[in-house]
Amino acid sequence: MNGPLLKVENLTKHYPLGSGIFKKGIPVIRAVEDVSFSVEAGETLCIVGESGCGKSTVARLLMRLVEPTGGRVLIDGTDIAGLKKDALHAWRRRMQMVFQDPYSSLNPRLTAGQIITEPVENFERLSRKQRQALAADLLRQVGMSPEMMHRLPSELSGGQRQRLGIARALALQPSLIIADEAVSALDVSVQAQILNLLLDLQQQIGLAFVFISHDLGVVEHIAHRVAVMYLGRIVELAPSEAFFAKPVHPYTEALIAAAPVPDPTRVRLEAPVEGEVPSPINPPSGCAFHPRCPLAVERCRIDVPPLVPMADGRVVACHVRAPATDVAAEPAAAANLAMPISAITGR
Ligand SMILES: Nc1ncnc2c1ncn2[C@@H]1O[C@H](COP(=O)(O)OP(=O)(O)OP(=O)(O)O)[C@@H](O)[C@H]1O
Repeated sequence: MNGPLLKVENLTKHYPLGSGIFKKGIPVIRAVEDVSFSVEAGETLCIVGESGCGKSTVARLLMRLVEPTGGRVLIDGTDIAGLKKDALHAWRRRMQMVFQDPYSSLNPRLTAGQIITEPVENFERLSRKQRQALAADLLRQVGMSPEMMHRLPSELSGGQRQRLGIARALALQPSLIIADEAVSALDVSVQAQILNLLLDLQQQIGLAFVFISHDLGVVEHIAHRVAVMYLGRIVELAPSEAFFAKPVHPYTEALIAAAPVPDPTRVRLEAPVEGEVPSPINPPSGCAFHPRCPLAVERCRIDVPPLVPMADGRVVACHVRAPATDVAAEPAAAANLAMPISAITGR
Protein backbone atom coordinates (compact mmCIF):
# COMPACT_ATOMS: atom_id res chain seq x y z
CA MET A 1 0.00 0.00 0.00
CA ASN A 2 1.45 3.34 -1.06
CA GLY A 3 0.80 6.56 0.81
CA PRO A 4 0.32 7.17 4.50
CA LEU A 5 -1.80 4.98 6.79
CA LEU A 6 -3.66 8.02 8.12
CA LYS A 7 -4.12 11.31 6.35
CA VAL A 8 -5.90 14.25 7.89
CA GLU A 9 -6.83 17.11 5.60
CA ASN A 10 -7.95 20.54 6.79
CA LEU A 11 -9.79 19.05 9.77
CA THR A 12 -11.95 21.64 11.53
CA LYS A 13 -14.30 21.41 14.51
CA HIS A 14 -16.44 24.29 15.74
CA TYR A 15 -18.73 23.65 18.70
CA PRO A 16 -21.77 25.94 18.63
CA LEU A 17 -22.23 27.89 21.85
CA GLY A 18 -25.78 27.16 22.89
CA SER A 19 -28.45 25.31 20.97
CA GLY A 20 -31.59 26.02 19.02
CA ILE A 21 -32.73 25.82 15.45
CA PHE A 22 -31.14 29.11 14.41
CA LYS A 23 -27.53 27.89 14.39
CA LYS A 24 -26.43 30.50 11.86
CA GLY A 25 -24.77 33.49 13.42
CA ILE A 26 -24.41 32.04 16.94
CA PRO A 27 -20.89 32.12 18.37
CA VAL A 28 -18.76 28.97 18.11
CA ILE A 29 -15.81 27.48 20.00
CA ARG A 30 -13.09 27.02 17.41
CA ALA A 31 -11.66 23.83 18.93
CA VAL A 32 -9.79 22.62 15.82
CA GLU A 33 -8.97 24.81 12.83
CA ASP A 34 -7.65 23.57 9.49
CA VAL A 35 -5.44 20.78 10.84
CA SER A 36 -3.53 18.59 8.34
CA PHE A 37 -1.03 15.81 9.00
CA SER A 38 -0.28 12.24 8.05
CA VAL A 39 0.93 9.15 9.88
CA GLU A 40 2.89 6.33 8.29
CA ALA A 41 2.53 2.66 9.26
CA GLY A 42 4.74 2.02 12.30
CA GLU A 43 5.19 5.71 13.08
CA THR A 44 4.51 7.64 16.28
CA LEU A 45 3.20 11.16 15.81
CA CYS A 46 2.91 13.06 19.08
CA ILE A 47 0.56 16.01 19.43
CA VAL A 48 1.50 18.50 22.14
CA GLY A 49 0.23 21.84 23.39
CA GLU A 50 -1.33 23.59 26.35
CA SER A 51 -4.65 22.58 27.85
CA GLY A 52 -7.57 23.52 25.59
CA CYS A 53 -5.56 23.76 22.35
CA GLY A 54 -7.67 21.05 20.70
CA LYS A 55 -5.62 17.86 21.13
CA SER A 56 -8.45 15.69 22.47
CA THR A 57 -10.86 17.03 19.89
CA VAL A 58 -8.46 15.89 17.16
CA ALA A 59 -8.44 12.42 18.77
CA ARG A 60 -12.24 12.36 18.92
CA LEU A 61 -12.46 13.47 15.28
CA LEU A 62 -10.06 10.72 14.21
CA MET A 63 -12.15 8.12 16.02
CA ARG A 64 -15.29 9.69 14.56
CA LEU A 65 -16.70 10.17 18.05
CA VAL A 66 -17.57 13.70 16.92
CA GLU A 67 -18.38 14.87 13.40
CA PRO A 68 -16.04 17.42 11.81
CA THR A 69 -17.26 20.86 10.79
CA GLY A 70 -14.92 20.54 7.82
CA GLY A 71 -12.03 18.52 6.42
CA ARG A 72 -11.40 14.81 5.91
CA VAL A 73 -9.86 11.81 7.64
CA LEU A 74 -8.51 9.16 5.26
CA ILE A 75 -7.37 5.66 6.20
CA ASP A 76 -5.24 4.08 3.48
CA GLY A 77 -6.61 6.71 1.16
CA THR A 78 -10.30 6.10 2.00
CA ASP A 79 -12.38 8.92 3.43
CA ILE A 80 -14.04 7.51 6.57
CA ALA A 81 -16.97 9.91 6.26
CA GLY A 82 -18.24 8.11 3.17
CA LEU A 83 -18.12 4.58 4.61
CA LYS A 84 -21.27 2.48 4.89
CA LYS A 85 -21.94 0.07 7.78
CA ASP A 86 -19.70 -2.91 6.87
CA ALA A 87 -16.82 -0.80 5.63
CA LEU A 88 -17.12 1.38 8.72
CA HIS A 89 -16.85 -1.72 10.93
CA ALA A 90 -13.78 -2.85 9.05
CA TRP A 91 -12.26 0.59 9.44
CA ARG A 92 -13.06 0.66 13.16
CA ARG A 93 -10.97 -2.48 13.60
CA ARG A 94 -7.94 -0.68 12.18
CA MET A 95 -7.98 2.27 14.57
CA GLN A 96 -8.40 1.90 18.33
CA MET A 97 -8.14 4.29 21.25
CA VAL A 98 -6.43 4.15 24.64
CA PHE A 99 -7.71 6.66 27.18
CA GLN A 100 -6.08 8.66 29.96
CA ASP A 101 -7.96 7.21 32.89
CA PRO A 102 -7.82 3.44 32.63
CA TYR A 103 -10.23 3.05 35.54
CA SER A 104 -13.16 5.08 34.29
CA SER A 105 -12.79 3.64 30.78
CA LEU A 106 -13.08 0.02 31.99
CA ASN A 107 -16.43 -1.50 32.94
CA PRO A 108 -16.04 -2.21 36.69
CA ARG A 109 -18.48 -5.14 36.60
CA LEU A 110 -16.62 -7.13 33.92
CA THR A 111 -13.55 -9.28 34.51
CA ALA A 112 -10.29 -8.42 32.78
CA GLY A 113 -10.87 -11.31 30.37
CA GLN A 114 -14.35 -10.08 29.44
CA ILE A 115 -13.11 -6.51 29.01
CA ILE A 116 -10.38 -7.37 26.55
CA THR A 117 -12.36 -9.88 24.49
CA GLU A 118 -15.49 -7.69 24.29
CA PRO A 119 -14.35 -5.77 21.17
CA VAL A 120 -13.92 -9.05 19.26
CA GLU A 121 -17.26 -10.36 20.48
CA ASN A 122 -18.91 -7.28 19.03
CA PHE A 123 -17.90 -8.68 15.65
CA GLU A 124 -18.01 -12.48 16.09
CA ARG A 125 -19.30 -15.09 18.55
CA LEU A 126 -16.57 -16.81 20.55
CA SER A 127 -16.84 -20.09 22.43
CA ARG A 128 -15.74 -20.05 26.09
CA LYS A 129 -12.53 -21.81 25.11
CA GLN A 130 -11.79 -19.33 22.30
CA ARG A 131 -12.51 -16.40 24.61
CA GLN A 132 -10.12 -17.71 27.26
CA ALA A 133 -7.38 -18.41 24.72
CA LEU A 134 -7.75 -14.91 23.26
CA ALA A 135 -7.73 -13.28 26.70
CA ALA A 136 -4.62 -15.24 27.70
CA ASP A 137 -2.87 -14.23 24.48
CA LEU A 138 -3.71 -10.55 24.85
CA LEU A 139 -2.69 -10.48 28.49
CA ARG A 140 0.65 -12.07 27.64
CA GLN A 141 1.11 -9.51 24.84
CA VAL A 142 0.87 -6.67 27.38
CA GLY A 143 3.11 -8.39 29.92
CA MET A 144 0.41 -9.69 32.27
CA SER A 145 -0.18 -13.18 33.55
CA PRO A 146 -3.17 -15.01 31.98
CA GLU A 147 -4.49 -15.68 35.50
CA MET A 148 -5.35 -11.99 35.70
CA MET A 149 -8.26 -12.60 33.32
CA HIS A 150 -10.50 -13.45 36.27
CA ARG A 151 -9.83 -10.20 38.16
CA LEU A 152 -12.06 -7.14 38.24
CA PRO A 153 -10.52 -3.71 37.39
CA SER A 154 -10.76 -2.76 41.08
CA GLU A 155 -8.41 -5.64 41.88
CA LEU A 156 -5.67 -4.32 39.58
CA SER A 157 -3.06 -1.57 39.99
CA GLY A 158 -3.12 1.61 37.84
CA GLY A 159 -0.38 0.25 35.58
CA GLN A 160 -2.16 -3.10 35.19
CA ARG A 161 -5.38 -1.30 34.32
CA GLN A 162 -3.62 0.69 31.63
CA ARG A 163 -2.08 -2.54 30.28
CA LEU A 164 -5.64 -3.89 30.18
CA GLY A 165 -6.76 -0.81 28.22
CA ILE A 166 -3.95 -1.48 25.75
CA ALA A 167 -4.84 -5.20 25.53
CA ARG A 168 -8.44 -4.24 24.75
CA ALA A 169 -7.22 -1.86 22.02
CA LEU A 170 -5.03 -4.64 20.57
CA ALA A 171 -7.85 -7.21 20.50
CA LEU A 172 -8.96 -6.21 17.00
CA GLN A 173 -5.38 -6.15 15.67
CA PRO A 174 -5.43 -2.46 14.74
CA SER A 175 -2.82 -0.71 12.59
CA LEU A 176 -3.14 2.54 14.52
CA ILE A 177 -3.72 3.40 18.17
CA ILE A 178 -4.83 6.84 19.28
CA ALA A 179 -3.52 7.35 22.80
CA ASP A 180 -4.94 10.41 24.57
CA GLU A 181 -2.81 11.26 27.62
CA ALA A 182 -2.45 7.50 28.03
CA VAL A 183 0.25 7.64 30.71
CA SER A 184 -0.52 10.99 32.40
CA ALA A 185 -2.40 9.43 35.33
CA LEU A 186 0.40 6.97 36.15
CA ASP A 187 3.44 7.17 38.45
CA VAL A 188 6.72 7.91 36.68
CA SER A 189 8.11 4.37 36.97
CA VAL A 190 4.84 2.87 35.72
CA GLN A 191 4.74 5.47 32.91
CA ALA A 192 8.13 4.23 31.73
CA GLN A 193 6.94 0.61 31.74
CA ILE A 194 3.84 1.44 29.70
CA LEU A 195 5.85 3.54 27.22
CA ASN A 196 8.32 0.69 26.79
CA LEU A 197 5.42 -1.69 26.25
CA LEU A 198 4.08 0.59 23.49
CA LEU A 199 7.53 0.78 21.88
CA ASP A 200 7.88 -3.03 22.02
CA LEU A 201 4.46 -3.48 20.44
CA GLN A 202 5.40 -1.02 17.73
CA GLN A 203 8.55 -3.00 16.95
CA GLN A 204 6.82 -6.38 17.07
CA ILE A 205 3.66 -5.65 15.12
CA GLY A 206 4.39 -2.37 13.36
CA LEU A 207 1.72 -0.37 15.18
CA ALA A 208 1.39 3.33 14.46
CA PHE A 209 0.47 5.76 17.23
CA VAL A 210 -1.09 9.19 17.43
CA PHE A 211 0.06 10.00 20.92
CA ILE A 212 -1.46 13.01 22.62
CA SER A 213 0.43 14.40 25.58
CA HIS A 214 1.30 17.62 27.36
CA ASP A 215 4.44 15.97 28.79
CA LEU A 216 7.53 16.66 26.67
CA GLY A 217 9.59 14.08 28.57
CA VAL A 218 7.20 11.37 27.46
CA VAL A 219 7.10 12.77 23.94
CA GLU A 220 10.88 12.83 23.58
CA HIS A 221 10.95 9.16 24.58
CA ILE A 222 8.59 7.89 21.92
CA ALA A 223 7.96 10.39 19.10
CA HIS A 224 9.14 10.03 15.53
CA ARG A 225 7.54 13.38 14.76
CA VAL A 226 5.95 16.03 16.94
CA ALA A 227 3.07 18.36 16.08
CA VAL A 228 2.54 21.45 18.24
CA MET A 229 -0.99 22.83 18.49
CA TYR A 230 -1.91 26.33 19.56
CA LEU A 231 -5.54 27.44 19.80
CA GLY A 232 -6.79 24.75 17.45
CA ARG A 233 -4.06 25.00 14.80
CA ILE A 234 -0.79 23.16 14.16
CA VAL A 235 1.99 25.76 14.40
CA GLU A 236 4.97 23.41 13.95
CA LEU A 237 5.35 19.78 12.89
CA ALA A 238 8.87 18.40 13.00
CA PRO A 239 10.93 15.22 13.17
CA SER A 240 11.48 14.55 16.87
CA GLU A 241 15.25 15.06 16.95
CA ALA A 242 15.08 18.37 15.09
CA PHE A 243 12.10 19.42 17.22
CA PHE A 244 14.00 19.08 20.49
CA ALA A 245 17.37 20.22 19.15
CA LYS A 246 16.20 23.38 17.42
CA PRO A 247 12.62 24.50 17.77
CA VAL A 248 11.66 27.10 15.16
CA HIS A 249 8.24 28.48 16.12
CA PRO A 250 8.51 30.89 19.08
CA TYR A 251 5.76 28.93 20.84
CA THR A 252 7.64 25.62 20.42
CA GLU A 253 10.76 27.36 21.67
CA ALA A 254 8.91 28.54 24.78
CA LEU A 255 7.47 25.08 25.42
CA ILE A 256 10.89 23.47 25.26
CA ALA A 257 12.59 26.25 27.22
CA ALA A 258 10.06 25.70 29.99
CA ALA A 259 10.97 22.05 30.15
CA PRO A 260 14.74 21.48 30.52
CA VAL A 261 14.77 19.70 33.88
CA PRO A 262 17.24 16.93 34.71
CA ASP A 263 14.52 14.28 34.93
CA PRO A 264 12.91 14.41 31.49
CA THR A 265 10.08 12.07 32.50
CA ARG A 266 8.65 14.74 34.77
CA VAL A 267 8.56 17.67 32.37
CA ARG A 268 5.19 19.43 32.38
CA LEU A 269 3.87 22.17 30.13
CA GLU A 270 1.47 23.92 32.44
CA ALA A 271 2.28 27.58 31.66
CA PRO A 272 5.18 27.67 29.24
CA VAL A 273 4.75 31.23 28.04
CA GLU A 274 3.64 34.46 29.65
CA GLY A 275 -0.01 35.39 29.44
CA GLU A 276 -3.17 33.38 29.04
CA VAL A 277 -4.20 31.26 26.08
CA PRO A 278 -6.77 33.43 24.27
CA SER A 279 -10.39 32.28 24.02
CA PRO A 280 -11.19 29.90 21.16
CA ILE A 281 -14.56 31.69 20.91
CA ASN A 282 -12.96 34.93 19.80
CA PRO A 283 -9.39 34.09 18.76
CA PRO A 284 -6.92 36.89 17.97
CA SER A 285 -6.70 37.98 14.34
CA GLY A 286 -3.75 36.85 12.22
CA CYS A 287 -1.43 34.50 14.09
CA ALA A 288 -3.31 33.46 17.25
CA PHE A 289 -0.02 33.42 19.17
CA HIS A 290 0.84 37.06 18.38
CA PRO A 291 -0.45 38.58 21.68
CA ARG A 292 2.02 36.39 23.61
CA CYS A 293 4.84 36.34 21.06
CA PRO A 294 8.05 38.31 21.69
CA LEU A 295 8.81 38.37 17.96
CA ALA A 296 5.42 39.57 16.69
CA VAL A 297 5.43 42.12 13.86
CA GLU A 298 2.54 43.98 12.23
CA ARG A 299 1.85 41.20 9.72
CA CYS A 300 1.33 38.70 12.57
CA ARG A 301 -1.70 40.72 13.68
CA ILE A 302 -3.25 40.61 10.23
CA ASP A 303 -2.56 37.35 8.33
CA VAL A 304 -2.82 33.76 9.54
CA PRO A 305 0.63 32.33 8.73
CA PRO A 306 0.61 29.25 6.45
CA LEU A 307 2.58 26.10 7.34
CA VAL A 308 5.83 26.53 5.43
CA PRO A 309 8.14 23.57 4.71
CA MET A 310 11.75 23.90 5.86
CA ALA A 311 14.84 22.09 4.62
CA ASP A 312 15.03 19.65 7.56
CA GLY A 313 11.58 18.16 6.96
CA ARG A 314 9.58 20.30 9.35
CA VAL A 315 6.73 22.69 8.67
CA VAL A 316 6.29 25.93 10.60
CA ALA A 317 3.58 28.58 10.67
CA CYS A 318 5.38 31.80 11.58
CA HIS A 319 5.73 35.01 9.52
CA VAL A 320 9.01 35.85 11.26
CA ARG A 321 10.80 32.53 11.56
CA ALA A 322 9.37 30.83 8.45
CA PRO A 323 8.31 33.53 6.00
CA ALA A 324 6.33 32.10 3.10
CA THR A 325 7.71 32.33 -0.40
CA ASP A 326 5.50 31.72 -3.42
CA VAL A 327 6.60 28.07 -3.63
CA ALA A 328 6.57 27.38 0.09
CA ALA A 329 3.12 28.79 0.62
CA GLU A 330 1.45 25.91 -1.27
CA PRO A 331 -1.56 24.60 0.72
CA ALA A 332 -0.48 23.19 4.11
CA ALA A 333 2.81 21.99 2.69
CA ALA A 334 0.99 18.73 2.05
CA ALA A 335 3.88 17.01 0.34
CA ASN A 336 6.11 17.56 3.32
CA LEU A 337 3.52 16.41 5.85
CA ALA A 338 3.32 13.11 4.03
CA MET A 339 7.09 12.58 3.82
CA PRO A 340 8.05 9.03 4.90
CA ILE A 341 9.51 8.96 8.39
CA SER A 342 12.50 6.94 7.23
CA ALA A 343 13.50 9.92 5.10
CA ILE A 344 13.52 12.31 8.01
CA THR A 345 14.19 10.42 11.21
CA GLY A 346 16.51 7.57 10.34
CA ARG A 347 14.51 5.40 12.81
N1 LIG B 1 -18.12 18.94 23.52
C1 LIG B 1 -17.66 20.17 23.56
N2 LIG B 1 -18.50 21.22 23.51
C2 LIG B 1 -18.06 22.49 23.53
N3 LIG B 1 -16.76 22.83 23.60
C3 LIG B 1 -15.85 21.83 23.66
C4 LIG B 1 -16.25 20.46 23.65
N4 LIG B 1 -15.13 19.69 23.71
C5 LIG B 1 -14.08 20.55 23.76
N5 LIG B 1 -14.52 21.84 23.74
C6 LIG B 1 -13.68 23.04 23.75
O1 LIG B 1 -12.79 22.94 22.66
C7 LIG B 1 -11.50 23.44 23.00
C8 LIG B 1 -10.47 22.35 22.80
O2 LIG B 1 -10.69 21.34 23.78
P1 LIG B 1 -9.84 19.98 23.84
O3 LIG B 1 -10.39 19.15 24.94
O4 LIG B 1 -9.78 19.38 22.50
O5 LIG B 1 -8.39 20.55 24.23
P2 LIG B 1 -7.12 19.76 24.80
O6 LIG B 1 -5.93 20.36 24.15
O7 LIG B 1 -7.33 18.28 24.64
O8 LIG B 1 -7.16 20.15 26.34
P3 LIG B 1 -6.80 19.24 27.61
O9 LIG B 1 -5.33 18.95 27.52
O10 LIG B 1 -7.16 20.12 28.76
O11 LIG B 1 -7.67 18.01 27.51
C9 LIG B 1 -11.61 23.91 24.45
O12 LIG B 1 -11.85 25.30 24.44
C10 LIG B 1 -12.79 23.15 24.98
O13 LIG B 1 -13.43 23.87 26.02
